[in-house]
Amino acid sequence: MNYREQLKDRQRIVIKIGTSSLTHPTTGNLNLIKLEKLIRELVDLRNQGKDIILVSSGAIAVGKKAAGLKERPDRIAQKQACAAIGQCRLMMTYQKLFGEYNQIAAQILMTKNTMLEEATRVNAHNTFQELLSMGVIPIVNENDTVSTYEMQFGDNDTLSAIVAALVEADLLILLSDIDGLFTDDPHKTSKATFIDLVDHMDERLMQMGKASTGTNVGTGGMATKLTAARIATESGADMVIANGKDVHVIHRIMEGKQFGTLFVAHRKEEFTIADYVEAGY
Ligand SMILES: Nc1ncnc2c1ncn2[C@@H]1O[C@H](COP(=O)(O)OP(=O)(O)O)[C@@H](O)[C@H]1O
Ligand SMILES: N[C@@H](CCC(=O)OP(=O)(O)O)C(=O)O
Repeated sequence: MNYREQLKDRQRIVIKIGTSSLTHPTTGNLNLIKLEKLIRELVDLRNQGKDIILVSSGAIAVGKKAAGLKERPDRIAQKQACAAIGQCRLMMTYQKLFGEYNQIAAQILMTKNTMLEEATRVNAHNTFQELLSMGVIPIVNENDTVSTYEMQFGDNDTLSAIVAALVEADLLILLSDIDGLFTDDPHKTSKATFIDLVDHMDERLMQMGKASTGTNVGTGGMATKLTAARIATESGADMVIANGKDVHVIHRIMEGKQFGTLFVAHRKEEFTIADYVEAGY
């Protein structure tokens, strides 16, 4: 069986969706049709008996819209205020859409501190376990409203890999605005070629995302996705970066089809979450 075929058997899956995939590029408003399709994909995986965790960005963008701000907020307090407004709006939308399929969802907001301190890390782990055993889909985001600059993950790519490690997931899917990893940023150079499979991560590969800063609504770019790939694969999870413009890509990946870039898991025996969080990536 090849690496792609093996994805069919993955049982505990973390799926991360970025702001650029959740919103209309022209207005910044939520793309409700896409969200509906996403929820259908996730509930269908639940119906197949898989454990699903959604890591969703979008709180700041949704809050910015609701508050009527014209520019993307740059002051920390302003971002935190937008996140406070946007997070509950976002959850309201998720609750409504999951409710249509009788699927219970739950909200988990975390900071770096949650992961660094053993007591809170164990608590978070136990809560995830309990929710998953109840058949619930946890929806995770950074607790932007309280996390200070020093204690921020800052991007949900890294956060989703840490969550995958915490819940011992066997697959992480990052939905982005691009088909996967290229040898260089394809928005900047036409010479960039697509990489379908990464079965070994080295320094040369990590450099491929270094020049990137991401889109004007997202925060991560490719660098944080490669950091996420290192964390996920070393914790024992495969990771796929795929284009979220058509969220049906999720079931295609799960059918073993050739979509996105697949990073193959190589579990490191000495992997401990706190070390990876502490290292600051
Ligand atoms: N080597 C690379 N391969 C693919 N994309 C890259 C690379 N380097 C930089 N990028 C940029 O990273 C962007 C994706 O990151 P980001 O804007 O954070 O998306 P999202 O918010 O959807 O996660 C791409 O649109 C691309 O311009
Ligand atoms: N926690 C922030 C998103 C941070 C983030 O990583 O955003 P993105 O690059 O769109 O995945 C929010 O909900 O707005």
